[in-house]
Amino acid sequence: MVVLAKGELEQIALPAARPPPADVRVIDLSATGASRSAAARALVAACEDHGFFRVTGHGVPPELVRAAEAAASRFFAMPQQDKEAAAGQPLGYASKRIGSAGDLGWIEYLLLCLTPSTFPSAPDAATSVTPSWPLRELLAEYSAAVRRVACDVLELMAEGLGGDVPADALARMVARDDSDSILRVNHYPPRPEQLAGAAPNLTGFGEHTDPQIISVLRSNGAPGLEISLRDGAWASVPHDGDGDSFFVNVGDTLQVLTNGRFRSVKHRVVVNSEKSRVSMVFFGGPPPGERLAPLPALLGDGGRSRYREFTWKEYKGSGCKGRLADDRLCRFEN
Ligand SMILES: O=C(O)CCC(=O)C(=O)O
Ligand SMILES: [Fe+2]
Repeated sequence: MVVLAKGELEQIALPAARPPPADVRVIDLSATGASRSAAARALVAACEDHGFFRVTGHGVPPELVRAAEAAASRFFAMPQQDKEAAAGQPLGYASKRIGSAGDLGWIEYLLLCLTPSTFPSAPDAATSVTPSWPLRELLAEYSAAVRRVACDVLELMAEGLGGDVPADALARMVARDDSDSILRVNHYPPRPEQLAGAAPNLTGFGEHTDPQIISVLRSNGAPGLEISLRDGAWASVPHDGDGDSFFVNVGDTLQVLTNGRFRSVKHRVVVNSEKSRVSMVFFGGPPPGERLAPLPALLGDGGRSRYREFTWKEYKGSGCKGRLADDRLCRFEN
């Protein structure tokens, strides 16, 4: 449940315009031979162009996805006090507040850290507060499957980038045991009927880019996700035809690793539906101590790096106090 205090509705109300649909490229991860090379090229083009695409042929069993989604929906349907029992900062349940700098949205969500050191193997070893164990186990299984998708995408990307980029240059950062990976499960309740006149569109999740390398998103098909195109116009993400694909975002770190060639896509969620939206987003980040800088093979003839080297820990720390819409990367530009 999302309860707004006095004055908060004004902060999340948006103008009524509905943007046109985005032209989202579809990449088949199961392609082989010449089709795989074509998929790798299309993948690179999608990352340069929108920083956003859809993947099919990913091999994640639809039953696992549906079970995770159903369990997440059951969690959000629980009484508020039971959900609050899983509250925790920065991980756990929260509603309406995103980050610590005052961003509000018509949203409640669960954040789970997937790194083994903070994701213990038995409930009594739980260091945090996050939800009851069967849900956590199911989401961990789901995340493991989606992490493999993230790595497959990053391998295909390295292929598409060409000869001098080592095959594992990108995927290895997300595949490592100590990679800083997070699962975020978002629930956007339907817009209340009584707000239809005063606030037909509400900010669900305000505009932002994802800081990690790659985000792999699955939703229950309720509308609301929008991406910002190169010219700054918003476009809505159409439903994924078969209902079984994942959407993928380029994150800030991948923009850095490719020296700005790939685009960390600005996106947001707008709520104006009678249907509630549930999305599960896997964020594949590097290990905390990983030194991040453009891959040498991508520096081009001039050899000039657009970014100074930094660690993931440093980047994460620098962003966590800011507003959602802040440009976090500009502080690391050369
Ligand atoms: O719910 C969505 O579709 C997108 C959420 C999102 O952008 C995020 O969790 O970072
Ligand atoms: Fe996001």
